Amino acid sequence: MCPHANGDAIPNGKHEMIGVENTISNGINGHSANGQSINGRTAQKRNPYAPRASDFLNNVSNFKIIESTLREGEQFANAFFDTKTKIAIAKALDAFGVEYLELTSPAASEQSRLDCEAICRLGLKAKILTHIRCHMDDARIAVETGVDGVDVVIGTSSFLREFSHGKDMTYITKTAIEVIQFVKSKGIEVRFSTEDSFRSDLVDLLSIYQTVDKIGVNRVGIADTVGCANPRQVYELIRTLRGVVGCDIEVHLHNDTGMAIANAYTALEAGATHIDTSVLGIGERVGITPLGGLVSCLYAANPEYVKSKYNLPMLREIENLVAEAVEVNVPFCNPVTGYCAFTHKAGIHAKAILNNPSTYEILKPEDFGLTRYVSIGHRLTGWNAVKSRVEQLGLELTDEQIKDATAKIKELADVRTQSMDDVDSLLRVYHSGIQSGELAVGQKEALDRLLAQHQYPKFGVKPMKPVDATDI
Ligand SMILES: CC(=O)SCCNC(=O)CCNC(=O)[C@H](O)C(C)(C)COP(=O)(O)OP(=O)(O)OC[C@H]1O[C@@H](n2cnc3c(N)ncnc32)[C@H](O)[C@@H]1OP(=O)(O)O
Ligand SMILES: O=C(O)CCC(=O)C(=O)O
Ligand SMILES: [Zn+2]
Repeated sequence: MCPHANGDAIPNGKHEMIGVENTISNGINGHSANGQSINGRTAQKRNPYAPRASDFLNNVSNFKIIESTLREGEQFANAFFDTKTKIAIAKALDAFGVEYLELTSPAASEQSRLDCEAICRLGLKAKILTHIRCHMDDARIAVETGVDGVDVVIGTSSFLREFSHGKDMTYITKTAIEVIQFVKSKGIEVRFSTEDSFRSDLVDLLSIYQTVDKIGVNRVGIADTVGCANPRQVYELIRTLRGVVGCDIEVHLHNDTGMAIANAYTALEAGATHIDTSVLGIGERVGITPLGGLVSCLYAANPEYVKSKYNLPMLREIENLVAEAVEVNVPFCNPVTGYCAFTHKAGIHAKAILNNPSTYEILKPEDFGLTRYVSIGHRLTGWNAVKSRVEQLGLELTDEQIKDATAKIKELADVRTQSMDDVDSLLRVYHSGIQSGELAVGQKEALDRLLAQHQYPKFGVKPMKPVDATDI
């Protein structure tokens, strides 16, 4: 759903409330869904997707990103980042504009500690965090690295209490207090998070968050460690937590069932303030909320806000940097940077896109430093798309002639996809045939003869990339 579908402006995270209660008009308030009067009450036009009273919690246009490629991302099966690569990634993410960088625990290895110190010395605009177990040994090492803050985590689900660290809630709470007070005493930020929050007891969760909030933790974190949560569950938990603590709320969402972006969006709607991401979503198993996907989703909600915070044209370069470092390809269906993210193919789409790109695009490629393409050389093409290519080539053909040439493109494309060079060559042959009088509309044999003379088609390779496309 696009909150701006009705053109409403949403000022910095806080929706203007319309009327007293913007319920979906299903008759509850005496109005039918289309706003007609029922029960003798005055008719009122209602948009069922309009902001509601509860939207005062909404932080969709007021959030910070904690970029964890250099922590969660290092937990991706293929990841090995040497110091140079870590620094390149840190600098690129900083230039993109993320507010925080989260780094691997300095307790993990000697090189991890040295790398953490090196990144702290870069003097980046982004705040540098490191991520540790809820243990004084780790905390003592972390505070010596020069970080701006420490993210502390411990599992609270029965699975992790029994099979990971073996500690009960009393011990966890006592240690959390000790670690938080210690980090705070060093004058840096501290966040406390429960691992596997969605399989933890709600009373345990709220009680420990309330305790750490009272002692002045900067943020609490909710983690969907196993990727089991759905948006409704995320909304309910974050909204409940919002009513219990005064500090900021971070969410860390794994993508095992493909919910990570939707869950992050919903978390912001419920009042979360910080979202964890990694480039391309890399992390344990299938990873977490991807930076690019999250930014696309939030851009769709409020383009101006997202453009003002982040250097969107850098996204492709950052994804390529990380993809190369961990030896994966950027997925073809990746938001924004997937190779066909801005390629339009079917004739109906192509016509509308050529008239107004907003017809089939919610993201503007130019805002991400990219270009849109209209693919022409296939059997789903239409004469409007072909006409735009004819005009780009500077050929003069009537609409009737273009429709005739389009029929030939479709006939050939029924056998195999035509490259842009194929299409251009056909259009040029068609045009010169018309000019010389050797061809008229509907003369299929004459056209075939002319094409054969020009050895058409010249290119036989089916394109894997949108090379059969036209830049518009
Ligand atoms: C869900 C997440 O992604 S959390 C972040 C995961 N990150 C990492 O694991 C960082 C990389 N990890 C490492 O380098 C190592 O695991 C270290 C240095 C942290 C610990 O190594 P080791 O001491 O050899 O222990 P090992 O990894 O085998 O087991 C984890 C230990 O931490 C304890 N532990 C696990 N989670 C926590 C926690 N959140 N808080 C405190 N202790 C914890 C376990 O009980 C276990 O303790 P044990 O030594 O008494 O058995
Ligand atoms: O520290 C956190 O909030 C999250 C830790 C983590 O990576 C997870 O639980 O998946
Ligand atoms: Zn994680």
